[in-house]
Amino acid sequence: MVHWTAEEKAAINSVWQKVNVEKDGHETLTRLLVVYPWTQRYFSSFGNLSNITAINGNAKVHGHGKKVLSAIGEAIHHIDDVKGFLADLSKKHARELHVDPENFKRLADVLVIVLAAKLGTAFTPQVQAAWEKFNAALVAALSHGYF
Ligand code: HEM
Repeated sequence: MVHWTAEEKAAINSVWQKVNVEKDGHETLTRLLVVYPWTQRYFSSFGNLSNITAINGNAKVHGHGKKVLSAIGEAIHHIDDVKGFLADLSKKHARELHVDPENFKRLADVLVIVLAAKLGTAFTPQVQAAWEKFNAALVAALSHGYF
């Protein structure tokens, strides 16, 4: 069980209040697919991902980015039990989607970059530290169903 201080929870919520799940989700998933191109193999049903323009304009990437960030937002609402909350989603990624769990860390890292660019000076070292702790909990929770 992860312990969260009131300051950490406040920092994580302050970040999330500024997030636009549609726009920032789109940017996060686009960056994942461009920066780590081998992640494209999981999204073969999404159609054309052959270059950055195609990825950026792909409606399924857009829709899925929103879905992923919405799930992260829900996990923040369940911050005292992220592992329990994400248990089914973890099993789905492990047993149905066969996603290499290393990729959860990559997505979480890309999201930090999107947030830092968006928040600018508001993304202070303390806020980043709280966010990285949440990321670690998120990645651990999503990886849990693999074992
Ligand atoms: C790190 C945070 C992640 C979260 C919160 C997340 C969340 C989700 C959610 C909510 C769904 C929809 C599940 C459903 O329809 O029941 C989903 C589906 C999926 N996810 Fe993830 N995901 C994450 C990371 C990844 C990564 C890193 C990959 C691959 C590189 C991936 C690949 C997929 C695929 C292929 C689907 C099915 C897409 C479709 O056909 O519609 N996910 N994910």
